[in-house]
Amino acid sequence: MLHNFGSINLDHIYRVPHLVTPGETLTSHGYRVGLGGKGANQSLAMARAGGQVRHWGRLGRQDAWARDLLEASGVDVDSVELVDEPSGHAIIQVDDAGENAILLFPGANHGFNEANLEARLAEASPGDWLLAQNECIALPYLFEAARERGLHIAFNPAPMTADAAELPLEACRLLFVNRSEAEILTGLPAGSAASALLDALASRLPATETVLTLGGDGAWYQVGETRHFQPPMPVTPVDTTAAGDTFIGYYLAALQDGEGPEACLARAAAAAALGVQRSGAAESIPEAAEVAQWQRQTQPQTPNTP
Ligand SMILES: OC[C@H]1O[C@H](O)[C@H](O)[C@@H]1O
Repeated sequence: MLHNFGSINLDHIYRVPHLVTPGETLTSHGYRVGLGGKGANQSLAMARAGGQVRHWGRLGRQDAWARDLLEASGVDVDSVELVDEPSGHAIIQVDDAGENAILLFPGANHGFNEANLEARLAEASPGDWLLAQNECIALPYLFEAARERGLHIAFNPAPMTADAAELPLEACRLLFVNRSEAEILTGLPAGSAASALLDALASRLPATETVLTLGGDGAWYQVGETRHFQPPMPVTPVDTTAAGDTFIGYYLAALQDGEGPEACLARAAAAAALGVQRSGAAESIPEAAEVAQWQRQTQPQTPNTP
């Protein structure tokens, strides 16, 4: 069982001709509300991939439909608390090129404290995996408590903040970062080569398995001196929202299946490539059978070196 300490958001998604600029008033040409939150998306992706995942989350009582949706997808929601606070939500603009900009209101996601985390931690056994992102609070406490209990920590420092960069990341067994997160963690300038980012990450976190996702430039796995490259899949994105979450959920489910890093990367990349061809966050996450079929149909490009 993997325990995912993660946000649950209601995503308000606006289709726009371009991302709104400061001082501009822009009319959207599409709007809908769906389930989102990096935590919920990652749990849902893991469950759709066939993984065993228990979500630790907090949600406004009036939005129980979001918990029901997670449960219907196979997520264990016994530790999703319905509370008398507003749910977290996100205002998401998606432009005609599939790029997005996201504004978050944390709401109930920021209601965690040491007492309710202790109750959740009591459900975990030594050797279990604990996944976290950076949309909930109390992460320093969680890292310390998880380490003391012998849990394996997987962390996705998204959205990246100065506080997340200061966490004791060496406590992580597995770290998922995208380009901008890696640049902040390493202090390297924007646009740095993948090889430079990987070198700097290895030097800061020599024992941590690190997965660096680069969107259209593929993804890398590394631990110590070992590296594997996953080539990009040639797709035209409609909406990249939750692509990273889909990747992480599928990667962890493959890991839970006993797969090695190359197979985990391949499955995760195929799922994310399918997801970006659909609109929405949770609703864009594909089912395992679709991913398996896509993997069979798709020939990856030739691997190269960073
Ligand atoms: O990663 C995508 C997610 O980021 C924000 O948390 C939104 O809720 C959205 O679902």
